[in-house]
Amino acid sequence: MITRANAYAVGLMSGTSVDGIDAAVIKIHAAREQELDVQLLAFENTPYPEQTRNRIFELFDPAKATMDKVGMMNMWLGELYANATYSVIAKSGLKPEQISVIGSHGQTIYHAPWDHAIDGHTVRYTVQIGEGAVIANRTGIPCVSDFRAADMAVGGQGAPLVPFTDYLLYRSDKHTRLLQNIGGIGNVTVLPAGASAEEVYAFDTGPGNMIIDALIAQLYAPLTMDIGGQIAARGQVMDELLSWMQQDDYYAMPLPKSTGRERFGMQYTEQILTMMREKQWRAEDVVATVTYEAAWSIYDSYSRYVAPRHPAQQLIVAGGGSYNATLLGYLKQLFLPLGIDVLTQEEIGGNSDAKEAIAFGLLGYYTLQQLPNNIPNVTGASRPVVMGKLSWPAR
Ligand SMILES: Nc1ncnc2c1ncn2[C@@H]1O[C@H](COP(=O)(O)OP(=O)(O)OP(=O)(O)O)[C@@H](O)[C@H]1O
Ligand SMILES: CC(=O)N[C@H]1[C@@H]2OC[C@@H](O2)[C@@H](O)[C@@H]1O[C@H](C)C(=O)O
Repeated sequence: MITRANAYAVGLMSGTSVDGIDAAVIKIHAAREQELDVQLLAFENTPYPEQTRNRIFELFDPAKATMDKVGMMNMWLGELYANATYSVIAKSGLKPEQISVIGSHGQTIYHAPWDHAIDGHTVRYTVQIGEGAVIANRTGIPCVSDFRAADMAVGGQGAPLVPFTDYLLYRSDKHTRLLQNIGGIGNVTVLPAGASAEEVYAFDTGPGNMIIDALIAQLYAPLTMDIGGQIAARGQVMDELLSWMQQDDYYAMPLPKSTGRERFGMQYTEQILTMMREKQWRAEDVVATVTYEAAWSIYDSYSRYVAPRHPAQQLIVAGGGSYNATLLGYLKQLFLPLGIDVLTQEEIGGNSDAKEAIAFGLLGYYTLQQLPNNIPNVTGASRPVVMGKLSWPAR
């Protein structure tokens, strides 16, 4: 735990939606032990250039992700992340030399947290790119990157990592809170009332916007997302498609668990599109059903893994999915009868877009201080570790 601090950090997040770079400048203030105050000074989202976005999508297919392409993109993303850092620091009114550290998540191109057999042994792996050495040398600021590998090295899933900062920033003595992120993938942090860090648990709930976005790109190009959930609002949820989706074996998998594009990516969406063509379903009904599924997977996760142990009072939603009014409506429909308030980050004075970038700024600061920043109970790691690799700028 940080005992005394007054520092600035930059957090960079590029999520599974591949919509670009979220950059935050934060002020970290720790007056006393256990009392951490983090203030957001500036936030900026820089969309990836279209060509870059398309190239990243190519890398999700291991057959196309050749060494040269991955190597080149690793360095190029480093350049883009450094530009985003400069820009957000300028917006904050600070100077780069005032920033202690950059915490950069990078872009996940492959996440395989299950055991893979190799030469009589097993390994797990995850690949995040966006070279920290480039970021550090362009900006002159130490940069922590590649956070997930250390947790995997001690047997963890390497995800989710944000629960560590959720615990620091959102725990309550009175309420049991569910901190739900709806990005490409959905993930929840459960903060039981008055819990210690060891009692926090978290996991990926299933697909968030990933399938919605993929369907919209196929059916409503040039749109890339269902803005405000307007298309879903015009459709009807279809039982046949819904029950097909609900049968995916991810939902019943035991904790800890995490997932990604390897399960809910393009191949999955292609299966839905094939059924749609064969059965002549209406596009808006398919979008409505997939949107409902995102809400249902959150509700199902809560009912299966959380409610029996920790009945909650609040579901606080963040991530781009919180701007989808139809999705939020479905969540309210499912959670309000359980006596659980559904709130957005904005409604509690936060920022849905900035939350993960803030988290990686803070995680980076812990790494710089050589303080452990994973939660073994969340990731399944055998012990706490200091995550991330630190790149130093030339003096
Ligand atoms: N105004 C909006 N209306 C509807 N959906 C939106 C809106 N804004 C963002 N989204 C959705 O949110 C997605 C981006 O969310 P976010 O940036 O939280 O995801 P991410 O960080 O890339 O993913 P992850 O958290 O899984 O790594 C977009 O791809 C889109 O589907
Ligand atoms: C491997 C990877 O990039 N996982 C992401 C993804 O997006 C949401 C969910 O799946 C979560 O597990 C994680 O990100 C957040 C930032 C986390 O680690 O907490």
